[in-house]
Amino acid sequence: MLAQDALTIRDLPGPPSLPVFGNKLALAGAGGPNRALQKWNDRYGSTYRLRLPAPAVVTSDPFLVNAVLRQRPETFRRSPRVTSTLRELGVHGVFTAEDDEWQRLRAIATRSLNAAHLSAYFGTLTRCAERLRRKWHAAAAAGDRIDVLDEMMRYTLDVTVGLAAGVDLNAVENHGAGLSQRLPELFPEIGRRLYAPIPYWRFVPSARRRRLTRTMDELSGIIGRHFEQAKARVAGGAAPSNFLEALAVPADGEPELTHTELVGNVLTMLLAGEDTTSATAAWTLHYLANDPQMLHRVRAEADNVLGDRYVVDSPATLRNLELAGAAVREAIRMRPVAPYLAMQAKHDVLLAGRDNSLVIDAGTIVFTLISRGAHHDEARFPEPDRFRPERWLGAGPAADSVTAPFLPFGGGPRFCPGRNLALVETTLVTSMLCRDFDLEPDTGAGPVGERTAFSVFPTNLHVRARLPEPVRPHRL
Ligand code: HEM
Repeated sequence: MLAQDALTIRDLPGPPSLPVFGNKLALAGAGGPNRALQKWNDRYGSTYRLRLPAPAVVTSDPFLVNAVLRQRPETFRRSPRVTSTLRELGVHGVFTAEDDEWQRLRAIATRSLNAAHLSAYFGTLTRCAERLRRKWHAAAAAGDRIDVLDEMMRYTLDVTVGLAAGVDLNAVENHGAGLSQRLPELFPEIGRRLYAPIPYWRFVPSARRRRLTRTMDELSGIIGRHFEQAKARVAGGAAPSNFLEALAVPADGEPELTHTELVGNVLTMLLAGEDTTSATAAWTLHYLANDPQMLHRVRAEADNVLGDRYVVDSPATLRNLELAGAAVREAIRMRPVAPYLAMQAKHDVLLAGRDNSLVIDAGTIVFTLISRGAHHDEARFPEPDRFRPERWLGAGPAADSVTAPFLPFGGGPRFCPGRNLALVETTLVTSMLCRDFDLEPDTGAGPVGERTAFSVFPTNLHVRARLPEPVRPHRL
């Protein structure tokens, strides 16, 4: 298509906007940005414009989504709003970096999350999972209601802090006022700041802000101390067993990271790896609690694969938990926790869409809306609104394609480097909990909903865990 036939942002439909704020208030409003973007997608079509108040484009057109994600880092960067919010909080690492800095940090992140390192990380995974298992047994015995998201956050926090910084936080068992309590406050703060119409936190001192500063100072000290130990360990010839140790081995000719860079990169791993993975595990357990037959099948598979072990202890065993892995993939399809990504065009660009080409001016923000499109593609996922893990078994759904890319982990060169770790963590915990417990949804506090912070997570997700009958000795 010739450039003169291409649409510009002025040709696109979009919701009415207010003076000064544009669509900002509606985006931050009741249902949250994810709901708002989807609702407008259904009303205005796969590509529409917003005012924030600067003009922005939202697209679920698979060709445009692919083009934007793939043309990084040359043509698109992450939205400055996202990067400046994170940087202001001290969370500057591979997620927020661009150009040469990104290339360097990306290489370290990819290396530290590769298959060899994942095997070395298994000890941490198993230790954290076993603690969670013990805790759920106590809750089952007491008949307590379990807050699934809170439990999954504690589990993934322990895993991610263990892997990112080599620190055993034990948030699963530790409910005091320490770091394990305060660290999770960082993630919602990012969400609040991202969608706030004005930067109120710069003008209004608050107890929350003081707590956050204390948390960041404490983390900075811990990371510094552990980095010294990490350096000593790898200098002694040990293979890196966590992200800090991987950071302690600079690539040839690379200068060592400064303390600020170090803290920013560890926090990036925490942020990118914790919230997303806990929400995914929680959604998976939600669907299985509502589908007891499937839960029993996941249990039978675990019985078969694990024998008298409680928890998966190696990547090879994990690969045999096909149905548990399929349940996780299906939950990711139905509830992608990063349903849109915000990018900014670095220069004017013409992109070929499915129906039209689109001219994007330099500086324009483009939201790639991945929760519409492939995730609900009837041809590939018949009955898309039903939780059917079996569709992922064997050869699985038809292969990915440019017309319907399935992108829960993003795409192109900035594709999520933690994908495999996330799938390992969630499959391991899903299989372990379904093996030991019948899960009964508990909606006493209200129906299950969703909220958007840095990622989209479930609200009011509670269950009661019961020991299945007859109780077999290995479960006690
Ligand atoms: C189910 C869990 C997860 C989901 C759904 C998820 C999803 C995503 C998405 C959508 C992106 C943006 C990709 C893009 O811009 O194209 C991303 C980036 C990233 N993720 Fe994940 N992620 C998950 C878990 C993890 C874990 C466990 C880690 C590591 C501990 C991790 C580390 C990262 C990093 C470092 C980036 C930035 C990559 C870059 O900018 O080059 N993620 N993730």
